[in-house]
Amino acid sequence: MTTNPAGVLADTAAYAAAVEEAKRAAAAYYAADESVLDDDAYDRLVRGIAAYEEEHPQEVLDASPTGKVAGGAVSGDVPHTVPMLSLDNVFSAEQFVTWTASVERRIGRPVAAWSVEPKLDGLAVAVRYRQGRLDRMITRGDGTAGEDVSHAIGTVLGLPERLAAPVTLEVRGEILMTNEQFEQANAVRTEHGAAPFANPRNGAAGTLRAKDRPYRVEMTFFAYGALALPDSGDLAATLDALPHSEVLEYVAGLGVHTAADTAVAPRTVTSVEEVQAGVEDIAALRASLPFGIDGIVIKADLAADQRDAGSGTRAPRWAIAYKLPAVEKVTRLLGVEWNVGRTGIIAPRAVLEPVEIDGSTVSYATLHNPADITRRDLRLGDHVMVYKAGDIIPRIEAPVAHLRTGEEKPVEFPGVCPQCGSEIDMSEQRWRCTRGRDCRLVASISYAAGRDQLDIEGLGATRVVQLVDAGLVQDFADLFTLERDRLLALERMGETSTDNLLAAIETARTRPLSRVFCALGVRGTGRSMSRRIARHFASMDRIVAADAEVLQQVDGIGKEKAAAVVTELEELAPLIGKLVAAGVNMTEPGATPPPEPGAAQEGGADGREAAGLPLAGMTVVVTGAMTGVLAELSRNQMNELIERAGGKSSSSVSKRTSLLVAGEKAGSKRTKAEELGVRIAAPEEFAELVESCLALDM
Ligand SMILES: NC(=O)c1ccc[n+]([C@@H]2O[C@H](COP(=O)([O-])OP(=O)(O)OC[C@H]3O[C@@H](n4cnc5c(N)ncnc54)[C@H](O)[C@@H]3O)[C@@H](O)[C@H]2O)c1
Ligand SMILES: [Zn+2]
Repeated sequence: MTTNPAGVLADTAAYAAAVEEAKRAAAAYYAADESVLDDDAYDRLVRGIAAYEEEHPQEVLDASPTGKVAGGAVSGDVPHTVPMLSLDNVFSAEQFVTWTASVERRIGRPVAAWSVEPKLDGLAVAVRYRQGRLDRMITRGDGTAGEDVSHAIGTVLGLPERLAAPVTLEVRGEILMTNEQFEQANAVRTEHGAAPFANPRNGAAGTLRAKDRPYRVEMTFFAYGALALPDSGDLAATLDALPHSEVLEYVAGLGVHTAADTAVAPRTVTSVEEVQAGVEDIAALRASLPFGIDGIVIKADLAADQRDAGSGTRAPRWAIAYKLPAVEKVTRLLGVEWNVGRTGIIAPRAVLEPVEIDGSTVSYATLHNPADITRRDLRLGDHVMVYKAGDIIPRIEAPVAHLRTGEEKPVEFPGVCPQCGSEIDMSEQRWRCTRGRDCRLVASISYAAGRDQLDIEGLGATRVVQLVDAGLVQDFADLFTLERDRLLALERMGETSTDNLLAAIETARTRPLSRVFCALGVRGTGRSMSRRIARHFASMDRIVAADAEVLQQVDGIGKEKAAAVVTELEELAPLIGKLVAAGVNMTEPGATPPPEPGAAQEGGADGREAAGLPLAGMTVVVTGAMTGVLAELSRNQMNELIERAGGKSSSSVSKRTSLLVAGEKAGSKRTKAEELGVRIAAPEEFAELVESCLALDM
């Protein structure tokens, strides 16, 4: 597991600056403000400070966070009967072994048993029960006194109003938000126009402190200890003598929630090896837990061992936190994407410089809504704190403002729906395309009618909107059954434009399969992939009949993509059926279908068909403006032509390029081809070469 080396502080000034920075970070952290450092960085800073103080004991500043609970950043006015301490940390198996040795040296015997339990990532509270009734809840504060947060009592699961027995005692434990409570809290908060919480710990801290909110947010309590109060009576002696593990059982028996009912229930073991195995088990389960943990706590289980080990000012000597890697990291905000959901909600998504967090690479994070970007004052190029834990969608906490260089750029907000071009309804926090659910429909029909797909002239976005609004089309197959009278009844549709549109649709009915397939908009199958699929299978029937394994025979389709395409095609079956019924062409001219399974044949589909074609085995790049018979062809149509002639189309010149078709104003590609000695042909020369394949076009 990780080691986390301390930064070395060079001199008094560096030491003072580090103390100042730690103080600021701790104040922000405990006051539920947004963090300015991630936990790894904070821990490194404090260890650097501690190392310096050890070397220079006479220079220790009063403001130093070392030896203090909560780094000295918080306080309170309700005294604790017994100090509520923090925990010391280890970051590796070696450090842990060193620590156990020091405990055993101190008590003069081996530790009899260890408790291994999750380090719950929330806030410590002390909860006082009097005669079995929930009386008071207090935060840890500075360890000697905390804040009264009894106002939050009704919102915390796991703390019954009444215990199973009329006893007086103090239960100590962690209040946190489970992942579900966290998502729920943020949904409620954004509905009320409040900023979403940055992470569950932050959410729990803010919620515990807040009074008089117009909404209720739920949290969960996990007990990890209990002690007697002055009027506990006989219970005091019992609690004093019980091993930690049995105290937890006792508390659970009274009805208070513990981690016993989770996948990481506390366990009691006797050897250091077993502790290590427990640490690894809990670490492995971390990502799948429904709540956050930031480490594993290991405690000497027996009361006698704890007593003999004793406590320091900041932490007990009989317990240690084995820290896990932080789930917050600083990275950079590279861009913001605007995605339109099924219901027309336009949601911003942050594009990040990929960062490793807790074993997975994070490249995107949620940004909730546009107001949130403004509220957080996020700018492109900013360093941002990113939080990712378990199944929580990665999220941006805040820009790290002191890392700004002045080069950061404002985030641009879309003026119209990025999917269909309609107006955006900005009246709510969450923006929505005014077309709502029809947005996707408009976008998909416009795409299908586009130049590189069915190429239906006269069917631009506005006209598509008109057809959708009039209820004439539910998908693009409906285009092929449009009735002249219904079209004429539409606004701005005269006889000429109606007939032109119908003629263009008629032409579209005969487009090659590659175009029709592309029009389906299957994710990951753009123009060139659609052509490859169409040429490989030659007919829609065969494409649809192909399973994931067969699909992988197509160049560029891997396992994952094959499976995704199969699934999407299943969903598209009704649409394909409608297209077939409407008489739309479903074959690829010039392509031969692959052999039936079982019939052995040499080579792949490409080799099979290409043999004898003018560009067989060639990789061809096109650049510059085409002239002559090729003048009217789009780049996509040029590529289609190359592939029909048995070649491979490519967009960049390399050593493997066989031919560059260079038209007018050819630039850098031509220069590169010359350098590499790649054969260059003018459009007219190329047209002659592929003459036999030209006729089939369009
Ligand atoms: N990012 C920042 O700017 C910043 C600033 C200050 C502190 N911090 C983080 O906070 C840590 C220090 O915080 P801390 O002093 O609150 O202590 P801590 O979180 O390191 O450990 C002590 C706390 O662990 C909790 N805990 C959870 N499960 C427990 C269990 N099973 N048994 C006992 N205790 C359990 C208790 O609340 C206890 O008070 C630092 O290591 C750092 O990571 C970060
Ligand atoms: Zn839209």
